[in-house]
Amino acid sequence: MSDRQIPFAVDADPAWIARHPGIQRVPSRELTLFIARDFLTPEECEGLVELIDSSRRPSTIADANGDRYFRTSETCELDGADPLVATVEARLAAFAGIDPAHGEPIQGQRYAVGQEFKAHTDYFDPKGTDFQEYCAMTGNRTWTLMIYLNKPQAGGATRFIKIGKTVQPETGKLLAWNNRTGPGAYNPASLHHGMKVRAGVKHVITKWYRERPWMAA
Ligand SMILES: O=C(O)CCC(=O)C(=O)O
Ligand SMILES: [Fe+2]
Repeated sequence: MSDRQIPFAVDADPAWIARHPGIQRVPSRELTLFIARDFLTPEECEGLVELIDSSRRPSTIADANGDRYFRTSETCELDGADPLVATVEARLAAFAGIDPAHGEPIQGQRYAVGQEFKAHTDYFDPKGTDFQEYCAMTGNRTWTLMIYLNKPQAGGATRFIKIGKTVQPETGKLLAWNNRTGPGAYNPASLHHGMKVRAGVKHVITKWYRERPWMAA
């Protein structure tokens, strides 16, 4: 992928992503979902885990739904000025072909035993109470890029409920999916569940792109 001209744009071109070496496209008519193994090296993953562990705090959700166990993991934002984070940012942008100005800062997530993120979509519900706050400036989320930084001893898979696909965590494995079916149209088939870790610890990073440029307000 590195010696191809990167067609930076507002949205990703699935046909272009599909031509990255070693990429796998999950067969589904409902969801554009790619998997790329060994997207990061074990050393890079370890470095990111250390960054996450040093600044984690409880995760939150938009549109409070009354279930305090809906997302029980911990979260942090990663500092784009950190050289390792900057390297990863650049590789993700080159993968997606999306203008980096549309990216939120990378987030880290950590799940201990019993922690999970129940079934949700990454786009914000346009009818939800928090939509204005999260989306007025930057628009909604378009693509999700997520990387497993380790493989817990048991559990911690990501299950795409509507398309019946479960992805197992593996160190350095990237998942990328399109949360939309077109401009302003959000895809309910992107519903996914970060399942409970049963043994060990799970760390991931997530990179979300927006319809409009991201401005840290
Ligand atoms: O941890 C996972 O497997 C999924 C994480 C996720 O869906 C998210 O952070 O939005
Ligand atoms: Fe998610």
